[in-house]
Amino acid sequence: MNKLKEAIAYFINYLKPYWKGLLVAAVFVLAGTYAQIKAPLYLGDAISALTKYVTAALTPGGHASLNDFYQALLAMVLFYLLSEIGLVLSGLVISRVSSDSVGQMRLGLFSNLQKKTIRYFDSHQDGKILSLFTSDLDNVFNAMNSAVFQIFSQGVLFLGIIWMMMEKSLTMALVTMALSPLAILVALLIVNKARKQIEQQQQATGDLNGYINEQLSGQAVLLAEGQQRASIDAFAPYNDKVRQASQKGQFYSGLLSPLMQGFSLLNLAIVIFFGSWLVLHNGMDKAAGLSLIVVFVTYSQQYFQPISQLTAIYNPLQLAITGANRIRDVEQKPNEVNDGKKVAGPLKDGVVLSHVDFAYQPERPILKDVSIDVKKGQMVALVGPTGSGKTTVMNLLNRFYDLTAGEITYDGTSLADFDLRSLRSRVGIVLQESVVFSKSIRDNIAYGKPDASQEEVEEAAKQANIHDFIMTLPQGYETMVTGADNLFSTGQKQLLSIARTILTNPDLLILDEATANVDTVTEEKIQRAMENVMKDRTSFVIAHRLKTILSADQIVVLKDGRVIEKGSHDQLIAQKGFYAELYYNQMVFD
Ligand SMILES: Nc1ncnc2c1ncn2[C@@H]1O[C@H](COP(=O)(O)OP(=O)(O)OP(=O)(O)O)[C@@H](O)[C@H]1O
Repeated sequence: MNKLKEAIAYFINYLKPYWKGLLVAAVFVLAGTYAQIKAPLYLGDAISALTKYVTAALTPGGHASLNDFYQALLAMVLFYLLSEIGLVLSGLVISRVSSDSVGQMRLGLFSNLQKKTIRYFDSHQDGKILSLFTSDLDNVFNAMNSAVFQIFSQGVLFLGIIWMMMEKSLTMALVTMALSPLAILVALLIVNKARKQIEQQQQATGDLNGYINEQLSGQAVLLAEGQQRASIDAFAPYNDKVRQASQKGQFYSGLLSPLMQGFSLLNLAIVIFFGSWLVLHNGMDKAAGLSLIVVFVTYSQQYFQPISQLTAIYNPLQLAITGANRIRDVEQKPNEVNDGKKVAGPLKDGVVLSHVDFAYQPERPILKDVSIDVKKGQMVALVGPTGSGKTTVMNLLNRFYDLTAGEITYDGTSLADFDLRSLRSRVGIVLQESVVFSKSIRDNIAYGKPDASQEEVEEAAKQANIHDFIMTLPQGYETMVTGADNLFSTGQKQLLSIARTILTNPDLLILDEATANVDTVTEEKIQRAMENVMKDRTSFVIAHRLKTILSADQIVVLKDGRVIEKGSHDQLIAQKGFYAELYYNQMVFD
């Protein structure tokens, strides 16, 4: 119930700005429905007029005229026309309101995601986040566009028909409605069955997507190991589950309409039977009796339409509520806290980590009592076995996460006291897995400084040793980088990323050396690019190369989240400890 309330609150929030459109739609719906339930009365009048005409025509000396008949028939056609116009117009307004408000929801969701902490992205897979924008928002749109409209129009129609029938004849109204409790019960049972199948289908589709995703991302290994046949064989059960669930779902959903049709026909017979009985036994005037039967025949058919429509929208509505709750859940997850007010200026003294403890999950401490003191202009090389916490130290320097204990200071001020934007503008990061965006090479380099001049961009590219490569491309800096073509190798992506960092001129540099897939020529280029970017800067480098480590002012050796050794290369070799062992075994440099 809480989920329903939250979903409603979410919808209301986004529909509020469109209240005028909704009001117009409501007026059209009311007018259209009024015309729709009024029209059968004119049909009744027409039948009555026709009966009177026939009786008069058969009576010798009777005065017969078809005027009343024509008038009633014309009124009926006009009212049906009005009802169609009202419903079409309201449908148009509603679809405009829903696409506009879903557009706002999409924007709101994207803006919300931009405010989330890194922790949020750690614990939510990309595919799941993406499905918020695709299937969840689609479900919300479908519900707003059709379900909300249906609830309103069919609800009004349902109540309107009941009201009209009661006005016309209470007994006949009760006869017409007699079957409805049974029809509603059957419809709800079927809808419930279909819902369970839809849920199973969604679950099975999620598993299938997960399998496809894994197989495609591991395509190279799959081909290398000759596992195509096995991969196709393992696909079959996932596919089967989706097929079975969707077949059953379709079976139940498909039952609803013919069953309601059946109820409606049965009702028709009941109405005609009781109508005739009532007319014959009450000694009703022939014309009035015939008119009554025709009116109720029409109402009895109209009456089942909202029942089947309203039950059929139950499932899309459920999907939309689930979708809205998932989207709302993003809003409720914590945003990055930016309560620091200080503006970070150019680095004067240095950066100090003192007694830092940190855990991604409370029960699993990662960094324990880490202390590192870096003076302005120094280079620290972080070395250590895989999983020892090197990247984690880098993450904390940029305040991607808050510490569990201890403090990191920038010129003596705790990182938590700085305004995040101002702090991050002083810090430059080059990741091992460099990111390129679907933009031109120029815009990729100028990502952190969009107003940079072409000369500045080229100068940064030159320092990063990537300018010559860019110039070999026919469109040079204007070449578009798209995810699909592998324009850059891993090493070249890192050079591009170094150029991007050079351009922002950071005070503190965080660098994760690329190790994978780098040929010796590119490695040499990266080495020189790193030297250029580190010159006169304070830097933390996760170092894998001998050259970087040897030229470091300080080497910090991490093991299991603790600093176990600290000092210059010579000092650490002299200590004959872990580093010396690593060094002699050449493990650091592979
Ligand atoms: N986002 C995260 N959420 C939870 N645990 C994490 C996260 N990132 C890293 N860890 C865990 O923290 C530990 C240290 O990881 P970290 O990436 O800092 O090591 P590393 O020394 O950089 O390793 P490598 O040399 O392999 O890159 C690992 O056990 C890892 O599983």
